[in-house]
Amino acid sequence: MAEIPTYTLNDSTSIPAIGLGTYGLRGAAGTEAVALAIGSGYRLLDTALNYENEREVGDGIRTSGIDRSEIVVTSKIPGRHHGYDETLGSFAESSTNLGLDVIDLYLIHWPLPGVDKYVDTWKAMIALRDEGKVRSIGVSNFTEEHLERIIGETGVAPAVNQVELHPYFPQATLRAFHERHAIRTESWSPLAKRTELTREPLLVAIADSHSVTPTQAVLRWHLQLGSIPIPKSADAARQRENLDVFGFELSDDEVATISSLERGRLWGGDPVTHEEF
Ligand SMILES: NC(=O)C1=CN([C@@H]2O[C@H](COP(=O)(O)OP(=O)(O)OC[C@H]3O[C@@H](n4cnc5c(N)ncnc54)[C@H](OP(=O)(O)O)[C@@H]3O)[C@@H](O)[C@H]2O)C=CC1
Ligand SMILES: O=C(O)C(=O)[C@@H](O)[C@H](O)C(=O)CO
Repeated sequence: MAEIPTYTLNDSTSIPAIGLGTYGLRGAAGTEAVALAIGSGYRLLDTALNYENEREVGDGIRTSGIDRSEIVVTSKIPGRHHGYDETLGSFAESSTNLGLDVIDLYLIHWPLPGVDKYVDTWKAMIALRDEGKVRSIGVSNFTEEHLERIIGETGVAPAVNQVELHPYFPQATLRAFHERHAIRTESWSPLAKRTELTREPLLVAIADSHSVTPTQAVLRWHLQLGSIPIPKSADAARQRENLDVFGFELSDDEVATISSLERGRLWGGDPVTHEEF
């Protein structure tokens, strides 16, 4: 099993370069899928209170036979829990669901600027980190404006911003902002939810030239951008395929060619207007 490289975040903690998305992994099959992924080498898991599968993720860790300390568990606070006290309560709920005292990476799921409580939410996240209940704090779906505001009002930059990112939406400007502020980018829906992306002829040609699958070429593209992809798969063979991306390298031209598939945000989840409660 290949060793997964890690990044050091801006708070000095370590995070694997690729992880498992778990949206939709529920029930006994969900627990089994999480345990199988850990058995195949995944050490970064992504869930959220709103996925209603934190219990399955915790159970998957416990049945995997791998020490909990080796796994970076991510969860996220939903919009209905924005606000200082609500955030502390939401953490307690997620911690109970997961059966874990400490959450390794805790994110604000969406900024909900219309509600305008994300700064207070961020302050509570800082308190949770300072109390040792959370190892790293970050955000998801934040724009430059939202990031500038929380950094300006608290002096604390998120360790991670998890955003929609795939070859149809490479987010070059936001990634450059992240780099300037030592924020690690994470890619959600890194395979563009397996739409027509992996049938794109130019991607298929690049994959063929490396004797890998189009999915593997896409995941390698994320790695070479320095963004952490969290592909979801319920299937053990596909989970392994998605992790087997460290034995080849794309040229700069190939990275640029894949990025040229850009067409914009795909599912209408504009952080400025999207309300997720
Ligand atoms: N912060 C946020 O707002 C958001 C976060 N997320 C996170 O990102 C994760 C990943 O995004 P998601 O939307 O699930 O989409 P992905 O881009 O990860 O695509 C998942 C789809 O691809 C299929 N798939 C995975 N690997 C392969 C493969 N090797 N070959 C063929 N098909 C494959 C899966 O099917 P199968 O399971 O059958 O293999 C599934 O249908 C989520 O699970 C969630 O954790 C997602 C959306 C928003
Ligand atoms: O994080 C996810 O997987 C999502 O789908 C989010 O967009 C969020 O849970 C949501 O808005 C659901 O409608």
